[in-house]
Amino acid sequence: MAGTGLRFRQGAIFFSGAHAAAHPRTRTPHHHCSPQRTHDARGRCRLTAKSANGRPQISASFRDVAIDGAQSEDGAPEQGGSTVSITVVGASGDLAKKKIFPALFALYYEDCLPEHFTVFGYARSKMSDEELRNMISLTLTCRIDQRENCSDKMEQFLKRCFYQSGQYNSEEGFSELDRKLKEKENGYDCEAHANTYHQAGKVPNRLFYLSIPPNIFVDVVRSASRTASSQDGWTRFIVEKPFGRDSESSGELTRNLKKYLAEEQIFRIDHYLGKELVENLSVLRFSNLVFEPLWSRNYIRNVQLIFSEDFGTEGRGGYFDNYGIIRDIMQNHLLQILALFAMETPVSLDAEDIRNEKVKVLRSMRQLRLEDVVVGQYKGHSKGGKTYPAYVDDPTVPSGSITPTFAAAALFIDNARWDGVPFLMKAGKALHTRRAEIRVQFRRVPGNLYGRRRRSVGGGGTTATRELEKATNELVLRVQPDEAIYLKINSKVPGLGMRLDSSDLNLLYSERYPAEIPDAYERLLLDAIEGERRLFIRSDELDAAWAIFTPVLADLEANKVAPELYPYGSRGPVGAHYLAANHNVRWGDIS
Ligand SMILES: NC(=O)C1=CN([C@@H]2O[C@H](COP(=O)(O)OP(=O)(O)OC[C@H]3O[C@@H](n4cnc5c(N)ncnc54)[C@H](OP(=O)(O)O)[C@@H]3O)[C@@H](O)[C@H]2O)C=CC1
Ligand SMILES: O=C1O[C@H](COP(=O)(O)O)[C@@H](O)[C@H](O)[C@H]1O
Repeated sequence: MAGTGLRFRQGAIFFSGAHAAAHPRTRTPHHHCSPQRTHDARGRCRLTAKSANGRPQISASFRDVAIDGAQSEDGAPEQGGSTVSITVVGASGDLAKKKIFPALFALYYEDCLPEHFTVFGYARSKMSDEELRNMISLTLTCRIDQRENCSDKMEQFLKRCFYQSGQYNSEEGFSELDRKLKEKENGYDCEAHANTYHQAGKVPNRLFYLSIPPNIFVDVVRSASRTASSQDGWTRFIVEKPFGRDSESSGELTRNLKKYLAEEQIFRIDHYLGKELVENLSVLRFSNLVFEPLWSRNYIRNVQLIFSEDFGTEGRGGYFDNYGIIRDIMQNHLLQILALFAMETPVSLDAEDIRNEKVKVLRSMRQLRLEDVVVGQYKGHSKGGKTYPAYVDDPTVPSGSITPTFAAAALFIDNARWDGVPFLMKAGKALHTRRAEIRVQFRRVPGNLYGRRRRSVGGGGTTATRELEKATNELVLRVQPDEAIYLKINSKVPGLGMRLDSSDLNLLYSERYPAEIPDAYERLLLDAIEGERRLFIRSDELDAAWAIFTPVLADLEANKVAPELYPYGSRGPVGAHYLAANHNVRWGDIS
């Protein structure tokens, strides 16, 4: 296949833990050309080896699983009658190439897609099927630990990819897509067996991924739902952010989408919810007795949600300038993490139970005030003979733009658990590092036994203990890069003296789980295919999220608040430190 380059990436395949094993799922029946695919207790796919009697055995790759002892289902290949077509609308775009097609291939490679699946690209650009395949092939990668048959798998996958060009508001375009989808749904060339399956009678299911600018979401939904919906199966739409610019526009978007779709058909994606560490947040809280009793204002002094990127808007300035960092990162990614962090224990792990708890937290939050926000924008900078551009140097950004590329904010949850605890957020582009993390700073130890001035054997002890007086325990969940959960504790330095040291109890994923961590888009695409809504945003959650940020966004714009400039590659504006200090907090990523 032209352009099919083999590339490998670091990492591992799906694994399942107690949380996953316990999670009840509604599943779409799957078929597969190969009879060697089963599902774990959560419905996740995995490869199995066949035993002598032809029944699948648990695969070696699954050995880490199931601390609760959950075993696989019987494993006989599932029978059922459905096909799934996944149409990526905006297939020529950045996100489609960078994330969506590679995630679909990874799912295919892992045997996670239903047997009878087809992938379509739809966009205005003129392209043949072959050209789409060539384009996609440039960004497909294989897992580093599973390179066998990778190029074969790529070829098989690409043969299942097709393209339809059309306008986004054109019913003709989507009717033509519908015609081609039916063709594939009614007769399927199963590459694995070089065989033709006739699928008449199979239920056709359709998933549309709207990977397009938000101003055309409704056009696409109108045209596609009218002319390319499945007649007998389900039709679902994954909608990319941004979901509006404020409460009003978000409400309008939801109302318009709901003219054509039921809420159950709308999958509002926030890819941070698909990240491994964010998934693990609830497991950490609700399946470890040691944490949950501490999870309140009684023990937690503040919580910090930090996002930074070491690159600027580079090519996305046109989109970004209309939104800014608060809408791009805080109102969705960081707020979603906050909601999962702070919610009460859900009744069950069902999507509605979890989302109900998230909504309650969001609705308990205070509206953000202007005095609790600091905004910044990166400026040009030269270092080591290299010049880094200012945000306003981006040709797609209007000159004189005051759109923030950095923001810090102090948020509060007015409920019994979190009363008075500052939740600090910080997000910025063109900073010194790429990182996303949650930092939980605990209260100081009462009584201060080791902080008292005392004679120490071996010397030096007094100074060290005074330093530690300031330190508190800190729990850090590093979402990316180098996923890790670590707890900063005070411990005694070995020796005859009594010197204390702050050190880490560290769960570094790359050491504990050497296999590659799936990309967030893989998890979310699979969930959408399976009808699992837990990691997608419900409309009342969205309303509650916008209610927190809309007033301050309006104030920033009405008052034309000038952002504090910070050099590209720096740690951001100093204003962020003053904001934290106002709330008696020190940023954990700085100290
Ligand atoms: N890129 C990213 O990293 C991320 C993107 N997103 C969101 O995903 C969606 C897609 O993002 P991305 O791929 O970057 O977007 P692009 O700007 O690359 O647009 C996707 C496709 O939409 C079509 N298009 C672009 N502009 C217009 C326009 N003004 N009118 C009509 N069609 C247009 C183009 O296809 P053609 O001309 O062929 O029709 C283009 O290839 C957006 O909603 C974005 O906010 C979310 C998270 C991250
Ligand atoms: O949604 C977005 O996320 C990306 C960052 O995603 P990550 O998974 O690479 O951390 C950000 O660059 C982009 O501006 C924003 O729209």
